[in-house]
Amino acid sequence: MTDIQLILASGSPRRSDLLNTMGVPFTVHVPDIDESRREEELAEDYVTRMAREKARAAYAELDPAKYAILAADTVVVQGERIYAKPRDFEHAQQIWQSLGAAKHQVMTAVCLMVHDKLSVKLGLTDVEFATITDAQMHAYWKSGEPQDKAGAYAIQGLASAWVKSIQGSYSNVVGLPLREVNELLGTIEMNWL
Ligand SMILES: Cc1cn([C@H]2C[C@H](O)[C@@H](COP(=O)(O)OP(=O)(O)OP(=O)(O)O)O2)c(=O)[nH]c1=O
Repeated sequence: MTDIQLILASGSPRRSDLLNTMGVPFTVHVPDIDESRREEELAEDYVTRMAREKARAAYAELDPAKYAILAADTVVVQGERIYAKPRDFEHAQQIWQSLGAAKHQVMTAVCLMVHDKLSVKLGLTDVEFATITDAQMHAYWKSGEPQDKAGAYAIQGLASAWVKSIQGSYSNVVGLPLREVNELLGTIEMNWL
């Protein structure tokens, strides 16, 4: 598989940064897909479907013989509730009210597509937050950080101050589970370790 080039099918700068740490060369191609969740769709099914659709959309726009395509999708899960990016401040406030002083799970599906074949892996991380006050919610929204993040927070940013505990992969929370990515890249001999 030496002639094949890696494409990251993602507009997320966090995913680019994380993939860079793997030491594998890649270029970015951002696919355009409908990210709406189907009624009753379970979190695992939803993130997996999104990661697959992002990979397929990039595949359809590129020369598939030349590229391996990596795509991912992240949501925050708390019981039956699934949080993607917040629509507005009120929505973010609802999310923070339920995440504050409680535990949730961050789920990222990562998909590698090579020559028509799709492989998917799922990363799961348990996170516990401290209490989030009203004043903190207003200040956090104003910072501009939560707007484009699943669950309306960034663990790599200001929201790190809310983290009481984290169990599992940190990179998975930021948007790309690197152990799983390394395993997928290993199947095409593109892994470093
Ligand atoms: C929970 C959490 C999410 N995020 C980010 C990762 C993702 O960029 C984003 C979740 O939205 P996604 O829809 O998974 O990704 P995206 O729209 O940003 O990028 P693309 O679909 O083009 O790949 O939230 C953080 O940066 N830090 C965090 O702590």
